[in-house]
Amino acid sequence: MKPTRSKWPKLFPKSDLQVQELLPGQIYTISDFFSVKECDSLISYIETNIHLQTTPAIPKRGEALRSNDRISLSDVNFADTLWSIGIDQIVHSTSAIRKAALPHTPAGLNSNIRIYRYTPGQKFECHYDDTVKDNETGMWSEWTLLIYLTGEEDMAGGETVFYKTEKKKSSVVVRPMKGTALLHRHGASCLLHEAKEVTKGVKYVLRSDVLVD
Ligand SMILES: O=C(O)CCC(=O)C(=O)O
Ligand SMILES: [Fe+2]
Repeated sequence: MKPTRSKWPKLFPKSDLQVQELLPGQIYTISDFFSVKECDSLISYIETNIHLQTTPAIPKRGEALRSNDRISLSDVNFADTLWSIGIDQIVHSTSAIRKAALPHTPAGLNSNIRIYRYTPGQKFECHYDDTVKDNETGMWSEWTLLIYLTGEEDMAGGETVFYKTEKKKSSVVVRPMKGTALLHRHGASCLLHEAKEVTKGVKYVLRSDVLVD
């Protein structure tokens, strides 16, 4: 993991966030978690300061095919900022998220921040997200946090699709919207999911995980 970076653009605390429940106890979205201006500043910060690496189109044995440009950074301060500007408030005010964590309590975000950029032809095939231990705090993760920095004005394709069963008969499709945050349960309760191929423009995503204490 690359060392801490500190000069992220300023992100503002949100007071009126609304949570949409797409699948109880499993998938939640929060529109306008970042403003358009925050998304654009983050993208220009990333493009100027962070070198993303293209993942090989040939996956390691047992891993899903993932083709995108990505980086994994360790940044406790940035994780704390994302938590305190609104994710904290969301997880604590959404009873299904609190209940799913029991007997533990959601307590922060993974300092492992990942940035993905998908250009046309790139995608992340079906997989499950594992529970991980945050190296900095020793806490375990329970939910994946994805924040889309681009949406339909910037791109086509790139939907995040969750399957209710392994046979993929029924799905929940999340179309990336600029500034929307998505929380989905992971580890033993993770649904099979994938990021569809981007067909036009650029999809940018920030990823962390909700940790429980
Ligand atoms: O890029 C997406 O829409 C999904 C990313 C994902 O599934 C992951 O980071 O595990
Ligand atoms: Fe995933």
